[in-house]
Amino acid sequence: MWIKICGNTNLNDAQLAAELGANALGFIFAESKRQVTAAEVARITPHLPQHIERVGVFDSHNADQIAAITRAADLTAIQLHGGVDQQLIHRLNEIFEDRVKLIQTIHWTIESKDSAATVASQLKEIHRAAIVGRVLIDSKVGQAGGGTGVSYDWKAAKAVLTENASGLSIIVAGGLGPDNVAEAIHGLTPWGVDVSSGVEREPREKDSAKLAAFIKNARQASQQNQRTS
Ligand SMILES: O=C(O)c1ccccc1NCC(=O)[C@H](O)[C@H](O)COP(=O)(O)O
Repeated sequence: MWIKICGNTNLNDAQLAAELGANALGFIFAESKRQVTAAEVARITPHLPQHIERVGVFDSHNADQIAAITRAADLTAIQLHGGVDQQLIHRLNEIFEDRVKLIQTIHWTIESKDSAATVASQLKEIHRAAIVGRVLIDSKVGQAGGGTGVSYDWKAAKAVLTENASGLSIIVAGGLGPDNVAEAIHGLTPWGVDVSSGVEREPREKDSAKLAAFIKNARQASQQNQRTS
């Protein structure tokens, strides 16, 4: 189980998440109360273990801006959070080849009745174009496309994933926390999980007890899935 702790803004939280066994740390360059600058992240990344993925989250930057931030902050992965844009993905693949991993976010809009169909059609598009291997499904609430603390309908999502996610590494995000991450892993059998607000004391500050419980519960649930598969 790949576990990403997102919305990191300081070295202490990032190091703690790494020590507790996270696989990836997210840094948000999109508009957010957790937004960071490349200079801030560049002061954090040299102190992290080499094996941990350092993911930049972007929603409106162009390829050159993303590339400049990725280099300056020494990121190892880019999460595209602003909709599926094949041209942008091609350009980033040209720039980085295989040196930086790409994650495409698809949004499940909470207020929309069409979310299941929209997510299914975007998964099909990504699968057909074979442009990215990792897809993160996050909640959208009103204009907020991340850090919402709101979960989508996992039962409906399971049906969509069973039909459309073959060959893709699916990451579940949106409203996860220590108390429901096991349910999400049992229900959706994702490749990875991702959390931002659910392990915070307040925006920009992680809660060490919630972080530890989230990672422990996710690992346990994943092991239970493996034993029963
Ligand atoms: O977390 C944010 O503040 C955020 C804001 C704008 C775009 C993306 C953002 N986060 C991206 C992520 O990958 C989060 O982990 C994801 O949105 C989950 O958030 P939460 O529901 O708070 O766990």
